[in-house]
Amino acid sequence: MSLQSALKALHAAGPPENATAAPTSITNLPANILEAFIPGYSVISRFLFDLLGFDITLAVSVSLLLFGLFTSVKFLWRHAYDQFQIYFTSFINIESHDDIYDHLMDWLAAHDVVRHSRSLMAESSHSNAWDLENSETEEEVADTTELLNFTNWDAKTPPKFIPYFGIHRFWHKGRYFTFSRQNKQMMFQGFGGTIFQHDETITLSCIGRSTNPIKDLIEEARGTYLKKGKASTAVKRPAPKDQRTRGRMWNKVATRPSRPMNTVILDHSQKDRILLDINEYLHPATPRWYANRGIPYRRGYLFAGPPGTGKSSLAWAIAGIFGLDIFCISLVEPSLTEEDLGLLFTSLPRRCVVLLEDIDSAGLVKRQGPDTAVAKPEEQDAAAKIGAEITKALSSAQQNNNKGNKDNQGISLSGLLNAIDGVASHEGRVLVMTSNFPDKLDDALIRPGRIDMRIDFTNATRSQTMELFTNMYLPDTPTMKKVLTGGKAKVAPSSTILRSPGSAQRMSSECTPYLTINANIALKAAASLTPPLTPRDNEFTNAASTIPSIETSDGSISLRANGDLKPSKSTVSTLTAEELKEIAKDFADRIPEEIFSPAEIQGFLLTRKKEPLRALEEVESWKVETLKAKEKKKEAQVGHFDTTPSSSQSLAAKIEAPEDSKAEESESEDLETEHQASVYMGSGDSESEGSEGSEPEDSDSGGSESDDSESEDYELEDSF
Ligand SMILES: Nc1ncnc2c1ncn2[C@@H]1O[C@H](COP(=O)(O)OP(=O)(O)OP(=O)(O)O)[C@@H](O)[C@H]1O
Repeated sequence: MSLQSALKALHAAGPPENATAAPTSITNLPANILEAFIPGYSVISRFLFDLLGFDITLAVSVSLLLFGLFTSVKFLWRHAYDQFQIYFTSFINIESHDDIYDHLMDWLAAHDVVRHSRSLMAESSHSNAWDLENSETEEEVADTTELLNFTNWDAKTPPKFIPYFGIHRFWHKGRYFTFSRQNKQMMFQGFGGTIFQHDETITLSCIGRSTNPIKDLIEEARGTYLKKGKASTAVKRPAPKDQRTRGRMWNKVATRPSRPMNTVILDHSQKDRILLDINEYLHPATPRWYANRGIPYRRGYLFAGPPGTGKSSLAWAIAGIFGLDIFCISLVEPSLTEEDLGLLFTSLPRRCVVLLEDIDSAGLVKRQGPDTAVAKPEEQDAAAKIGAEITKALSSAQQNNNKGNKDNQGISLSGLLNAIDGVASHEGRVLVMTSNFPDKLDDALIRPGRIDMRIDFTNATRSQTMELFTNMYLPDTPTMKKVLTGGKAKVAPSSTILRSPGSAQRMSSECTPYLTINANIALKAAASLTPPLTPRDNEFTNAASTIPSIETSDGSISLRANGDLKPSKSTVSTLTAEELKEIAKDFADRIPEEIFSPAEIQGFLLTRKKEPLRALEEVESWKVETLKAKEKKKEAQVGHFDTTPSSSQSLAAKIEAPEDSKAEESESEDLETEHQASVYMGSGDSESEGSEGSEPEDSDSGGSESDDSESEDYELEDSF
C-alpha cells in the first residue's frame, strides 16, 4: 500500500469529532483519556487533522498501549529479576585496591568475556624491558652496530582489552556468571577545596545459592596470574597518602624477573647461611614452633656494608628465590607518619620481604634525641664521621621540614620499633634492613629479635672480581634467558636456591628434616639444569661444554655457545672457558682488593660487555683514574666536614711497598699509578696464599645471566 492510499484510508476514518465517540476498539482510546496522558491532545489532533487530513488517535492510542505494556513488563521483569538475584544467586564483591582485582581483570582480558562483550576498554600495553626479549625481537636487533628504533616494536604491541564499566555476562565451565564493574565517585573536602576521587568495585555473581563457583573462578584467575609471574618478583611501595586513608595501603609499582641467587656475588657460605635460615623460618611448621614457645614469629636481617656491594641485590634475590613479593618502604617519604607505618606493617601479606633501605640515613629521631647521632669519640674513620654528619644533617633537615607540616612528624626511632615489633606488626614477614654505616644504628634497632642475622658486605675481593668478570662474559643461553625474563623456564625458582647438585647435597645433609625435603626437591631441580646453571663444583668444565669453538679475527672477543646463540656482528671471536678463566684471573690481579665496589667494577665491565680483552687492557687506566677521583672526593669531603688530616689517609694508608711483578710491569706509569698498584699488591700478596692458582671458590658459572640484561637490571635497581 502506497503512502497516498494510506493517508486516504486515514482520511476516510473521519474528523476528530468522531474520535470523541465511544471507541470502536481497545486500540482507539477515548479522546479524554488521551487528553489525560497528553495535555492539549484535542487541540493538537485537530491541528494535525486540518494539516494532514486524517485523525491520529488510532496511532497515538496504539503507541501509548505499547509503551504501557513495555513499561509494566519491564517493571515486572526487574522485580522478578531482583527477587531471583536475592534468593537464587550468590555474589562476591572485590575492591579495586585488592590484588584479586588485578587477577580477575587479567583473567577476563584473556577470556571469552572480552571476545563477546560489546562494551570494552582498551589499554595500551606497555611491555617492560624484559618483555621485548623474545626470539622475534632478538633477531631483529641481532646487529647491535645499528642504532635501534623502538617505534615499530611499540606499534606491534597490541592493546589490552578489558571489560568496561557496566554488566557483562559469560559462561564458564557450564555456569552462568555476571560480572559488574562500577565506578564510585567520592567527594572530600580538602584544604584546597573539594577533591573528587574515583574508586572501583567489581561484583562477580553466579546462579545458585553457593559462592563456591565464584571462589573457584577467583582461585583460577589468581592461579593463572601467579603462574604468569612465577619467575618474577612484584615490587610494592606504600600507596599515596589519599589512597592510604581509604584503606589501600600498598601499590604494586613493578614486576621484575626474579634475580637468580648466583648473580649476587657473595661468600657462598654466607649465602647458604641466610637461605637456610629464611627457608626454615618460612616453613609452614615454624609458626607453631614459635607460638608454642611464646616467641614472636618474626625474623630480621641487617645487610651492612659500603654502597654498591650487593645489599639490595641480595634482598631481591631472596624475594625471587622464595617467590615472595618485596615491599619497599622509604622512611624519608614526606607523607609517611608513624601511624601509617604501623598500618603498612599490619597490612603486609602473610609471607613477604620487607625492605628498609639505607636505614642509617633515614633521619630517624633517636630515643635519646637527635644529637645522639653525632659521631662517638672512638670513630676515627673519616667515612664514619662523614656518615654521622650526613645523618645529622638529614635529621635536622627533616625536623625543619616537619615544622611546616603538621601532618608529618617524621618517623622516630620508637615509631619504627613499634611498627617492627609492636602488637600491630604482622608476623611472618622477612624484614631486611640495609645500612652503609651499621655502627651508627641504635642498639635498640639491631638487638636480637629485631635483627637476627647480620650479613657484612665488603668491596670486591679478588675472587668476587673474578666472578663478576666471568659472569659478565659467559655466554647467555636460552635457558638462562628464560630464568631472567620470567619466560617458560620450569626450574627457575627452585634451581636458584641451590646452585648445583653438590651444594644441594650439602644443604640437604645440614638441614633439619623438613628442610631436607626441600633440599631434595632442589637437588632434582639442580640436576635438571642445563650446564651453564650448574656452576660452583665444576664451573668452568660446565662452561667449557657450552663453548665449542674459538674464532679469532680482529682482536675483539665474544663468546658463542653450541650454536644456541649467534655472535653479534660487532664481536667476532670466541673464547674457551679456560681462556676466559685466565683473563678473569689477570683482570682480578689488576684490581686492588676491597677498594672498588662490585657496582663500580660492574659499571666498568658493562661498557665493555662483549669485549673481555678490551676490559683487561683498559682496567689499569680505569683503576688509576677511579682511584684519583675517589681520593679527590674524599679530600673534598674531609675538608668540608673539617675532620682531622688523618681522615684522608684511607687509600694512601693502605699502600704498601711495591714488590709484585705486576707493579714492576707498570713502571712506565706515573708515580701515582705505581703507588696505587702497590695497594693491590699489598693486599693481593696476603690474599694470594689462599686464592692464587685456585679458581674462585664457589663461583657460579650460572651467573652468566648477567650480560645485556644486567645493565637494565642495574638501572632499574637504581630507580628503585
Ligand atoms: N655482590 C654483588 N654481586 C653482584 N652484583 C653486585 C654486587 N654488588 C653490587 N652489584 C651490582 O651493583 C649494583 C648495585 O648493587 P646494590 O644496589 O645491590 O648495592 P647496595 O649495596 O644495595 O648499594 P646501596 O648501599 O648504595 O644501596 C647492582 O646492579 C648489582 O647488580
